[in-house]
Amino acid sequence: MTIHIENLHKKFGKNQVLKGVDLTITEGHIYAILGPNGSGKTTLIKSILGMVIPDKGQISILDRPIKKDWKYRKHINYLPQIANFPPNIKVRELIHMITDLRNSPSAKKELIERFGLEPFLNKKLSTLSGGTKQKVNIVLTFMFNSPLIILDEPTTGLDPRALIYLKELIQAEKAQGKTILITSHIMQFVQEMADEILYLLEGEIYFKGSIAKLLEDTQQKNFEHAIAAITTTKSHA
Ligand SMILES: Nc1ncnc2c1ncn2[C@@H]1O[C@H](COP(=O)(O)OP(=O)(O)OP(=O)(O)O)[C@@H](O)[C@H]1O
Repeated sequence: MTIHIENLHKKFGKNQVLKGVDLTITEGHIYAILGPNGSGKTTLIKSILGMVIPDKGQISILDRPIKKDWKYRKHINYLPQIANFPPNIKVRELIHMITDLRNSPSAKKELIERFGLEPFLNKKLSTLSGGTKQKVNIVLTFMFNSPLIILDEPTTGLDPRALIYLKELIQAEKAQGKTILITSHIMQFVQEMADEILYLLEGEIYFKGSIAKLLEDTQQKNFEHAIAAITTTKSHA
């Protein structure tokens, strides 16, 4: 699913967060949206989702502007950074509820097994550990088949085994030609997963390109150092 973003602006009060983001996202690739805390990564993602309304600029998905047309949203699977689950319902009830709402086939059984969630199905969400809540969040995101997958800090709280499963899931989706956007502060994860780095700085895309290009541009020996050094090299968007 191709996304075109043109001259996107967004401010909250006096805080001008996005100052003219131009971006094309093509299908079959994994993009990592990086940038310092508060640089606008979540704001950009939420603009694509229609959860934040931009002040200026345009977003088109499959060549259609998303303004006033919310139907495109059923083609997106979104993993929020902080899942606000209703505390008093059980894991099983939540999964059923979401399956009913989406009314499309789901791979919930395999995912529940994969992430070892069977023992938690009858527990209330408020009683789960942070990592277990994140596993539920992941099941809810990946159980439907959508061409665009947006993951905001997907690794938060996961143990090593769950992290491996998550990486396998993401690669399997990519192999099916899906478009995947990820934000993460875990550079090793980004390095393993991303085809393309999008680095947001001061409201604009400051760098767009492969990890190899980033290493070349910054003349650093590894990815983590390259990201840390990115702001001292000139813009390459
Ligand atoms: N609904 C809102 N109302 C007011 N300010 C907001 C709102 N949402 C975001 N902001 C502000 O916009 C800026 C960018 O926030 P955003 O969450 O997009 O950053 P981020 O790059 O995702 O940060 P992080 O790496 O910390 O997750 C921050 O200064 C934040 O306080």
